Amino acid sequence: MAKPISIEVWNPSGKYRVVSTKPMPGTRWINLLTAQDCRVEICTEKKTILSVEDILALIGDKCDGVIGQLTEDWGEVLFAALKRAGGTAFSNMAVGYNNVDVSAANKYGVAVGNTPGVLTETTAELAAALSLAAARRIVEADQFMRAGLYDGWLPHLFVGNLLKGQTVGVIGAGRIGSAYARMMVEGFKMNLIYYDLYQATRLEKFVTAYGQFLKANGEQPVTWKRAATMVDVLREADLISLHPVLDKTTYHLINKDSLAIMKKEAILVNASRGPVIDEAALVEHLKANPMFRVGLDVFEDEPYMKPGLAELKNAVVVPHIASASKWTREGMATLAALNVLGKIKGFPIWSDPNQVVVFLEEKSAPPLACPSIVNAKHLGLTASKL
Ligand SMILES: NC(=O)c1ccc[n+]([C@@H]2O[C@H](COP(=O)([O-])OP(=O)(O)OC[C@H]3O[C@@H](n4cnc5c(N)ncnc54)[C@H](O)[C@@H]3O)[C@@H](O)[C@H]2O)c1
Ligand SMILES: O=C(O)[C@H](O)CO
Repeated sequence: MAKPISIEVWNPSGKYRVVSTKPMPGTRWINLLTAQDCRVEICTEKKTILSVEDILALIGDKCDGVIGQLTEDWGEVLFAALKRAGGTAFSNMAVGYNNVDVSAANKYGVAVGNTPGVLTETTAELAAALSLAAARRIVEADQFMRAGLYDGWLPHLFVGNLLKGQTVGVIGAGRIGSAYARMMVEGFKMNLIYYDLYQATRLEKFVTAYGQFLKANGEQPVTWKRAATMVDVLREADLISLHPVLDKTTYHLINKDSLAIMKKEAILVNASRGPVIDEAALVEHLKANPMFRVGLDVFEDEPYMKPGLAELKNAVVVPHIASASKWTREGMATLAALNVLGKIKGFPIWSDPNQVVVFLEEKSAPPLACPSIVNAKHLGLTASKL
């Protein structure tokens, strides 16, 4: 039996019991739930990652829905418990849901929500920040200054890579990958090569149009190429950013062999999921190739880094903060809450999970719909005509 867990309660007399496994940014999400007769219970336990036992204790005997986090293991045990407690709704406060066993949720008839769109630009911006930090050795240079080692300008001091005119490679050109590609092409006039299972038509049109604009202004036009295989991206790109979902097709996509194909002075950025890279192989590659640099937001065994990574000067590492802007994090909380609320209330599923901004307008009531339920089809939930 797990020990009692500390919780904060809002609207104690609410009819529907909704649990959030963590305090989330902003208050709009709480207000939206309490206004619709929900009793909201927020776990305030001072423990970063809750165990399955902790969450079982939170679900208890009666629970209509849960808002959870990407650090939690949502599988058979929790979905069975939620069903026993009368629950029908779960939402990750994240777009990625590789921590969720969707087949188990299907088995117990639980809707699984996620939070797409609201974090696209914020995450792409962090990937761009890591790209620049790695290319221009910002962290190394900052540490050098703070250590009092700067004793005057030198021709060789912290020489890095120029991005303009080089090739940016994007693996996984979905929402975030495409937004990142646009930033690097437009901002730094890089040429694009991408690999995805699907064609990124809008991205291609954007780069074509921008290339024409540059040409019309007497500048070197940017170009794009859709690679037939990931190997083409690894071989050709000077900077590669990873943005695919994590599943069995992308686990250790970047490994000893793929690293060996990349240019010796290439830059690799990962703001997708840690296990997309074989991190132990990456550490070896970084040690053997000091001019190869990485920018990492995510790690294979979070919160840990593989031995040796922390000591390497050619690695920039940050703690899974890619979606951490105020607007985005408050929006993620709102979307997660509305997914759970919508399922409890029997609202339809929003017709386009890529167009969710209408749910985030502070001044107007959100549509009466679930913004994004990944197993809607399987559960036979109807789509909104709104
Ligand atoms: N670091 C962070 O804080 C952070 C923030 C947001 C999202 N993410 C991660 O980024 C991922 C992408 O988010 P998104 O909103 O862009 O999702 P998305 O679904 O729009 O894009 C994912 C893309 O990956 C492609 N893909 C799938 N399998 C592939 C494969 N084997 N090879 C190449 N491409 C493949 C898909 O076709 C799709 O275009 C999320 O699933 C999440 O894991 C991380
Ligand atoms: O998948 C996600 O949404 C991120 O990892 C956290 O924002």
